[in-house]
Amino acid sequence: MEPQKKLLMIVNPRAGRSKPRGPLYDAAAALCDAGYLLRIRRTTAAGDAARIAAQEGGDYDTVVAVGGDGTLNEVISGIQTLKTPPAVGYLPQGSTNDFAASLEIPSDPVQAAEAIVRGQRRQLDIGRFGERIFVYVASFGAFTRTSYTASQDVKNALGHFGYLLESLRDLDTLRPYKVRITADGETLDGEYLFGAVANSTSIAGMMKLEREEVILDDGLFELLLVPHPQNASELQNLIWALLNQQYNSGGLIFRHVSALHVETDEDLPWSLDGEYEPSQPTVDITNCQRALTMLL
Ligand SMILES: Nc1ncnc2c1ncn2[C@@H]1O[C@H](COP(=O)(O)OP(=O)(O)OP(=O)(O)O)[C@@H](O)[C@H]1O
Repeated sequence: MEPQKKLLMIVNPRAGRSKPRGPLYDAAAALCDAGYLLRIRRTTAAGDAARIAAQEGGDYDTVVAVGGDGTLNEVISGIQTLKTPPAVGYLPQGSTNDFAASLEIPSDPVQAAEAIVRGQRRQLDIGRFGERIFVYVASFGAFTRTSYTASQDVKNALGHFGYLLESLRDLDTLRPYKVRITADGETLDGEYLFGAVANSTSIAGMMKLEREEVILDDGLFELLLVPHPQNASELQNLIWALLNQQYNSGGLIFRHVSALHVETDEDLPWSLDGEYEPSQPTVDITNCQRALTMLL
């Protein structure tokens, strides 16, 4: 008899709206029926998922993150510390699930579990941000504060709408950041309202990139910079380009790049997969091509 495959499920019970637990039970049962020996670990605080993944993930064939993008980030950060990282599955339970949308992972846990059972492996790029890991986006500026200032309760109660509400409040605090970016040798010195380094077709719950533009294992990120408009007509062009998702026009800067060096004299808070990352005067962002194996 073949040895039983071992699966570790790391669950953030606080993620997402107060979702019924029934479908998660059904998903766990489907994984057991498929022959997996299953262990379920629940997090009790931020940081738990990364610690559990790093300490215990090496004993499993598959580690499944159950929660939002923050939980997925922690699980992947944890297993990346292992010599041979196990494959990762994802049962999205968050309020926005940008990355799940990009990967077309079903929000129904049973359907998502079926994808894990099918066991089709897909290699994906992830990002290194200084010492940290991001799975699909590192961003700064407008709309970035949103995902972590929206309290968990607001996010849980209002879901995506909560996000948008907080974004509108953010417009008050819209401000340019003076940043020097070197992206694959090109210098992009300027004042930006927003910047994102991403490997996803969906960013901040509202920006969508064309699937043809975003290849998830090409060793390249998509870099999007929104410059500070200097007059009403520049502003109008920017708004038109953003609303129409024409990221190559209206003064927007859009590139495919593998490594960036970012310098600033300002207090520039970042968001990594929707979680707060404090400002750093300089940071190196690099693409780790095909470093992640996901079951999709
Ligand atoms: N038991 C817990 N109690 C409180 N916070 C937790 C717990 N477990 C994990 N966390 C933290 O909760 C934060 C949010 O988690 P996560 O992103 O998974 O859910 P979400 O915010 O609902 O989803 P999304 O980011 O997709 O909208 C993360 O920073 C995570 O570390």
